[in-house]
Amino acid sequence: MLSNLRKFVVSHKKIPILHINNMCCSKMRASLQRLKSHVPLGRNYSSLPGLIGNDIKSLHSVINPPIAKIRNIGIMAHIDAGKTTTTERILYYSGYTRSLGDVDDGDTVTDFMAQERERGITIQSAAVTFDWKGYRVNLIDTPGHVDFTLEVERCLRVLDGAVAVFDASAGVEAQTLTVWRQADKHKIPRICFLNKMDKTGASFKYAVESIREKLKAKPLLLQLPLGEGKAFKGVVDVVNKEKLLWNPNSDDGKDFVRNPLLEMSDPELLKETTEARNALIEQVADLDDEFADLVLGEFSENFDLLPAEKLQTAIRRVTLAQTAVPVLCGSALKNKGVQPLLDAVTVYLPSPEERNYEFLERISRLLLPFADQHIEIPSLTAGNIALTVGLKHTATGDTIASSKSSALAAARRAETEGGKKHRRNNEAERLLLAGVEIPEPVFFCTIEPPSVAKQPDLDYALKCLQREDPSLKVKLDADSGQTVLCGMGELHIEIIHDRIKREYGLETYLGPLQVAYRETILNAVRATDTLDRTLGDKRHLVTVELEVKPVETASVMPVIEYAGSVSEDLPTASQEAIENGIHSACLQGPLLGSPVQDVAVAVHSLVIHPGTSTTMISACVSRCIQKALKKADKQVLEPLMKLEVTVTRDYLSLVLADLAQRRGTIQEIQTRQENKIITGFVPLAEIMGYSTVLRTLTSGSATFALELSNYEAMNPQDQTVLLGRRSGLTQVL
Ligand SMILES: Nc1nc2c(ncn2[C@@H]2O[C@H](COP(=O)(O)OP(=O)(O)OP(=O)(O)O)[C@@H](O)[C@H]2O)c(=O)[nH]1
Repeated sequence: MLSNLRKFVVSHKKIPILHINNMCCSKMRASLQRLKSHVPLGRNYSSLPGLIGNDIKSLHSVINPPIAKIRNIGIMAHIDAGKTTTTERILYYSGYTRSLGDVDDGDTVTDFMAQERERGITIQSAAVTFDWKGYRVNLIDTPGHVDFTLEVERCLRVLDGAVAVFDASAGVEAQTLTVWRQADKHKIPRICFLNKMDKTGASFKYAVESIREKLKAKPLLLQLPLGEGKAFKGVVDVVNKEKLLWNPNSDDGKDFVRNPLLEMSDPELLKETTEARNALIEQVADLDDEFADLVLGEFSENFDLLPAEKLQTAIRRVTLAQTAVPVLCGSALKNKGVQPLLDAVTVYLPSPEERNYEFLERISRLLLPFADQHIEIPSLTAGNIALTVGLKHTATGDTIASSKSSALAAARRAETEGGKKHRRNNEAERLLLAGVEIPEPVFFCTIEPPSVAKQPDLDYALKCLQREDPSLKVKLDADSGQTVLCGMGELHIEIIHDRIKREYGLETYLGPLQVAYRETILNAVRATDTLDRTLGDKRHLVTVELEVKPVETASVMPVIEYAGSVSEDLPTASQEAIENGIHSACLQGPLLGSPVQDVAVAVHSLVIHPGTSTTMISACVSRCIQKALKKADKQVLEPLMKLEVTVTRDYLSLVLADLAQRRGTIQEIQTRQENKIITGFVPLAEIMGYSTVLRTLTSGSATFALELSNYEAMNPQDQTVLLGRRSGLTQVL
């Protein structure tokens, strides 16, 4: 039943309400094994926030903070920008941990999966809860690698705010754009944190400019850096005109001083900060009428008299309205700038009641997450994030409602409101949690259990993994009977393989990784077919005439048209049967057995003998389409990847030469500090194993990001080579 409730949420204002979502089950599987132990092993943790022993009274206050004091936030960024390091500092300064974890040492709290610690990257989102200056912060660290985009999206859709972390020497990078767009889609207010200010080449100005230009966002500079690169020693708080300096002898960054900027001691810096503050005030006044009235009325003569709190309140309003983003800076690794970032989270990001989601749910067992540790809790108020266990039929992307009737009521309400088109966006859609957009997998490979007897165990493991991660698709190859894994990238499939071994104890074998191609046709073709079969004493007879033609939709869903004579009096069941036949025929094209895209099907005539089953109608239509597709001029479409390579000048020509050999086309080469940024397009088939190649070519100094751009027609020579190779491979399979 629950899986049917995908789109429904229920709102109820009076009853204490609980916000539960499947997102919270991230890492659930792995964590369940550790559920018994609440005492973290290995790391030195403080007690859980506000918790004195296991006293249930203190627990109650821990789990029921006033809703206005709750912040549900995510940390998002391009790979390696420093999300996990920043999270570690946050946990340390909030008192959640007693020692600083290090990504490079593999002992961070949120990267607790074995693969994450080994590779130093985040794969799954992890939730942690801590307190900061009277606020309860539920924080989720999300992955930066493009293979795990879905993981980011499933978190974003239930978060109230986010911190976007940037590498200050690189500014906006490829994956930053993707996560930024996702946050736009889910209307998440954001704060930007320009991390790595200590790194050689770090540039506050450059990073801010890239936010303005590439993200088309309006940055509000709430801080200025004191020094850059090796000289970075602190920040200036523009709103309060204060200087924050970290004690160079403190090895954990806890020790810092906040002093007002004075004419006597810092004339230049004071002048610069006053100019920045005035610019900030003007910028906010431009975006917020209420603030503009205040500034123009009382403070137009002297902005210095404007109290910091008034400016903060207005900054908060524009942040929540998403008309601008506050920008802060620091160095998580060097322990500078993280405490003010936490202050900004509490001051500028919204509480759950300032967002439009309202939920009601009652569940038998609730757990509060602390990365891979949990404590069981009796209840939860609105706006919190919790885990629940034992849901057998839910998958990532579902919204859980309290009962079928309440979900149906919400659905009815949504439908009614949906009918009134002009109100649709602001009323009905507000009730629904946006669904997770599941990207199309671009790679596939076969997977085999160690023995036939273990196939059910493998099926079970894959079923569980798929519920957690819908971007993983599992198919059965009808010809070979083998199980086929389809995923987002090489790393994605590798991690799934590894998890099956570690979490389900199954040593499986992967076939060679293959690219998911598509097919299309180049000309319109007509075909007719008749199916005449007698089963028992019943005759099934269908004759169909149809035309398959190319259209530009960039979709594997065929456009379906009916001639007037066909659509007249066509029973719904027959229409469904025709459409099932069309869809199933388009799943396997005649060239490679890949999905067919960019086609329209026009049904010109259809004669159905009375008593013919719908299955026979589908079979006849499907066969007729396959006949037409075979007759048409055909074309293989291959996934074309958008590629961004960051490389030092010395290796630029080597990388370009290598890309030319990979059928790559270069779009532009930009200069960013000491680096060159190459952007272009490369067919996915040519870029397998590129991380190893690039590492070898550039002695490990270059980085790259890949993202599916579109499916493109292969040129005739490449297509012939591929078809030749595939026919050989098909026999092997
Ligand atoms: N110089 C410098 N290096 C940093 C800073 N913060 C993080 N790093 C380093 O950058 C690398 C990546 O840091 P992470 O914290 O794992 O980055 P991430 O964004 O969580 O990475 P993914 O989760 O894999 O996307 C590590 O080697 C860190 O030590 C910083 O402020 N300055």
